[in-house]
Parts: sequence; C-alpha cells; structure tokens
Amino acid sequence: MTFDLAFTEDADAESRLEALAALTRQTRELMDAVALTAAPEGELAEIAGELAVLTERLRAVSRQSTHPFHIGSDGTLRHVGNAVIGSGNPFALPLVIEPDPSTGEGGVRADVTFRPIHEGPPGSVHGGVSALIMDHLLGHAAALAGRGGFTGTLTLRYVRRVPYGEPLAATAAVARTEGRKTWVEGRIADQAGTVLVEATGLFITPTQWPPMRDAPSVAG
Ligand SMILES: CCCCCCCCCCCCCCCC(=O)SCCNC(=O)CCNC(=O)[C@H](O)C(C)(C)COP(=O)(O)OP(=O)(O)OC[C@H]1O[C@@H](n2cnc3c(N)ncnc32)[C@H](O)[C@@H]1OP(=O)(O)O
Repeated sequence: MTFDLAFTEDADAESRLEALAALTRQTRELMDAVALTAAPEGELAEIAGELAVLTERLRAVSRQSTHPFHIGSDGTLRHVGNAVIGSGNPFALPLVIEPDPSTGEGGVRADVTFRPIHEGPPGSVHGGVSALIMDHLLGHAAALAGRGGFTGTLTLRYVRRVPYGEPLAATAAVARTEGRKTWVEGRIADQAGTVLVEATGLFITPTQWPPMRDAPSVAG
C-alpha cells in the first residue's frame, strides 16, 4: 500500500486551503449550533431549507475523494482531510498535536476540549470518540519515533467519565518495540492530572511503506 503524496507549494493552493479551513471551522460552529438549538419547529424547517441550498452549491463542485496527504510549503506533511486533525474536515475536533520528548520516545501531547456533539452518556463524551482521539495520538507517537504504521489493536480503559466543555490533555509515547511492531501508551487526563482514559495501541509498520515515514512534522 502507498500513500498519495502531492506537493503544493504555490501560494494559490495554500490560500485556497486557508479558505477551506475557514469554511470547515464555520461548519463545525454550525454543527455545534444545531446540537444545541432551541429554535421553534418552523424556524428549524426554514434553516434546513437554507442549508440544503448551500449543500447543493458545494456538491456542484465536488472532488472525487477527500484531500490526500501532501507536503505543505513549509515541508510539513499535511492531511487536510483527516478525521481527527484535518483542517478541511468538519468532523475533525481538530486535534493539534505537539511533540513532547519529555514523556519518552515519540512523546506527544494535545490540548483537547470535547464539545456537546461528542456526547455519549448524558453530559459526557462517547467512548468511541475518546478511542478515536487515542488511536490517532498513539499512531502519531509511533510515526514521530520513525515507526509509523497501522493500528493492529487498540485497548482502552475508561477510568472515569470524560466531560465535554472542559480543557483536557491527551498524551502518548512509545512503550516498547519488536521488529515491525510498536506498542504505544497514552491517556486523557483532566487539568488536575486525574486520568480519565488509558490506552494502549499496537502499531504495525507494513513491509512496503513510503520513504518519508519518520514524519517529523505532521499537521492537518
Ligand atoms: C507518508 C508517510 C506517512 C507517515 C505517517 C504519518 C502519519 C501521522 C500520524 C498518523 C496517525 C494515524 C493513527 C491512526 C491509525 C489507523 O487508524 S490505521 C486504521 C486502522 N487499522 C487498519 O486499517 C489496519 C488494517 N490491517 C492491516 O492493514 C494489516 O493487517 C496490518 C496491520 C498492516 C498488518 O499486516 P501485515 O504487515 O501483513 O502483518 P503480518 O505480516 O500478518 O503480521 C506481522 C506481525 O504483526 C502481528 N499482527 C498483525 N496484525 C495484527 C493485529 N491486528 N493485532 C495484533 N497483532 C497483529 C502478527 O501476528 C505478526 O506478529 P509476529 O508473528 O511478527 O510476532
């Protein structure tokens, strides 16, 4: 398996990506507003009609697929369409990941504030959403350690309910390695350091992998 790695270094492409990111941020605002709206029935129907017009306007100029990996003008490996970090994907939180070598090999951290659209049990975050965030962050740690790969297994322990609307921190680092296999451990904790979710992932580097797998700098 190979990734489609495109090079976009001209100013027009970058400025268009900025415009797409602005549209994406606005769409996320819309999703939050829909989840929390108390508008009356007639207004809901009217707004749905207005949104249908906008949806058709976008659909009329659709791409064949979402944005693949590409190398940005600053050399960063970008995945604009990614479901977790993608600046062009309204579904993405998005997660902004920073290296944190103090936590170990491939150490990474990210501030994360979940929103009402992530609700599972009333008033708290869906376990699958926590798993999504952990999967990506652990995979990023493996990649940062030069051991990028696909998730083979992901194990989570839900220690406490995860609240939305509160700033939390997600961290991960490589725990051990064996051949093409990399075990990564991570957690989501609150500001007091209380662990809410613990995760362990096994990432397997395929035998055929693109040369730039160290991914020193990855963004959405
Ligand atoms: C361009 C540059 C990119 C840079 C990158 C930057 C990205 C920046 C960060 C992104 C972070 C994204 C993080 C999200 C990551 C996903 O969410 S990936 C999506 C979910 N995962 C998948 O779709 C994987 C689907 N599965 C597969 O493709 C294949 O099964 C795998 C995992 C590649 C393994 O295939 P394989 O290489 O043929 O494995 P195989 O030779 O059979 O086995 C090798 C070893 O692994 C073990 N193994 C195989 N599968 C498993 C398993 N599922 N569980 C446990 N053990 C297993 C075998 O038992 C064997 O062990 P040993 O006998 O050697 O001890």
